Amino acid sequence: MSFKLPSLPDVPGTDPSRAVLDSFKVAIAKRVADALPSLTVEQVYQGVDYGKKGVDFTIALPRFRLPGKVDVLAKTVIDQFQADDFVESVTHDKAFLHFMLKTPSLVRAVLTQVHELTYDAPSPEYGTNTSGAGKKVVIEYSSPNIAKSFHVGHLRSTIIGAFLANLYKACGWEVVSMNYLGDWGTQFGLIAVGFEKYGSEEELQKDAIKHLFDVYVNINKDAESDPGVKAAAAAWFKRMEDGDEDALKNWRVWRELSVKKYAEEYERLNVHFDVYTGESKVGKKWQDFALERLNEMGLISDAEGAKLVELDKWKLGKAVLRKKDGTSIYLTRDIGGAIERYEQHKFDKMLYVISSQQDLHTAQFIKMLHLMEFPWASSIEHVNYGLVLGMSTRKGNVVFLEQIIREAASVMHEQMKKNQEKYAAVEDPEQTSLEVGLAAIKIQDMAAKRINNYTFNWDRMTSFEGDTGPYLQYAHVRLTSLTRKNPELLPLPPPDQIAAETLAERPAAREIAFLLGTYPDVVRTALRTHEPSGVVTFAFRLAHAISSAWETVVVKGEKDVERARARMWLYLCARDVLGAAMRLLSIRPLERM
Ligand SMILES: NC(=[NH2+])NCCC[C@H](N)C(=O)O
Repeated sequence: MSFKLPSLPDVPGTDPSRAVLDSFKVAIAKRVADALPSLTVEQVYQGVDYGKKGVDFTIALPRFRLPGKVDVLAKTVIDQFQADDFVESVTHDKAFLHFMLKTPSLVRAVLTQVHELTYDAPSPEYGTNTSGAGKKVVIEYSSPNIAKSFHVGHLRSTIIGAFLANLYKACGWEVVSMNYLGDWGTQFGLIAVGFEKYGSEEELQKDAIKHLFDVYVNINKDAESDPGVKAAAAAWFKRMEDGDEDALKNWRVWRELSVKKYAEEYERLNVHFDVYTGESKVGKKWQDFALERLNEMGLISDAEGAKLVELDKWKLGKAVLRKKDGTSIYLTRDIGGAIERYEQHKFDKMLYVISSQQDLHTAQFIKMLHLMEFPWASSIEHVNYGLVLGMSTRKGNVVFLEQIIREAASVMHEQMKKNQEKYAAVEDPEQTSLEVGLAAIKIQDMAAKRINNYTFNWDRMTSFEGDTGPYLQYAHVRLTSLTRKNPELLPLPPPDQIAAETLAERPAAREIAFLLGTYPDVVRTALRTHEPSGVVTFAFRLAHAISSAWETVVVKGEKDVERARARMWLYLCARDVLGAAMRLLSIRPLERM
């Protein structure tokens, strides 16, 4: 960094070159360790937490379990305290030590780092880290069923999974993102039978996903009243499993057309997959192997020809692993699929982003992988999430991803039209309303802890007021417009020639700088918890801090050019970090709206 802070001890796990607040935290830890010599800097560092409102950092002394009274210890630290370039002051409240950082160095250090890691790096890097360097993660998400509806559960998996893929990349991991399609199973026998009766080549070419769904719905109805249909479907699927080319021909076309259609929709959602695989791709070999191994372990029983695995001992019940006619099922394919993924990718970690409705299913196959003593079984994690209630379009129930995307764009479009003046200034209302609408859906989905259920609410999520996606997009657009509105201040001089110390005059500016400094920690925490909500909360805190700064930290109308430029710099750094957080959440930040 072109701006140098005094040197400090090197604490493992810190990386001041990417997270400059680490330096400030180490400085605090050093102070405390100097005053309380029975503690090392490393030990204290672990206890330096972000403070509540109005406090930068806090240490809860009791966590160190030192002999003696905590308020005496606190007083020892305070008595020895001398302000320096990092730390301005310390106070105590019973057992808590509260620290304030030195504003001018805080502001300059953070903004310089944001700037350098945004513009002096090959691609913007502020907030990223290298903790995953050399490691590989397979992340499976979305995984809809071809010819069945794409329900909101799949949408959540898609949104959360895309976030996780971005997050792991940002933390230096090699990421293999994977879509495991439900493209196999008895229902494809059913559709094949149905296609002979209801299928149309033309409809199929037009919209494969929709047409196959219609065929499925129709033939399902028939099957309810006519047991012959079910039997025919089962027989057809058996032929598919046996690799009968005639039985597979149509299915191949359906799969290909569906994948193509999905890929287009994912593109609009700003979601990407390295691999489109699916249940159909899982080979027999490992499924047979699993059955054998579990049988040797005495865990398999026979139920009228079907094979059951007994997992009661682990409170995971019983489950069918193979049907009477020898065909495989969902659970067995997951076992085989996991083994194949390890064979192919030799991952260090594998995540399954699947609804909590499948907690049992997921726990069962992971347990079986453990029982089969695959050492990598402990590198598998189920990232689960709660239900979405009440999602429908104004025309009725949502069945397809396409409907969700279209509805988001159209609801948003109407919302934007309400402000005629602004609306008139939007260049491409179609595209803009789509992006804002998608931000609305994504933010609503990721705003709370994953495991919580939430109720889908078009009105609330598309509002420009409150903590919504549109509000974030608006905050970003407003920051972007600064450069258009103040061309006379540009280009800004290099960081070390910007009068950053003038920003210290304004608490609102300091608040923004501090928040920007916390972003690398926001990313680290998200990696640990697999929770997007922390990133969403950060984005809103930042957007709120910016919105309350506009009045006191003015750019246009500030006569002193040096001050105006410093403020512009602050806002542009804020724009870059807000944009980075939005991109991490798979949202495309808008420049105009
Ligand atoms: N490996 C897995 N089981 N992934 C989840 C697949 C989800 C499944 N296709 C469904 O829609 O219910």
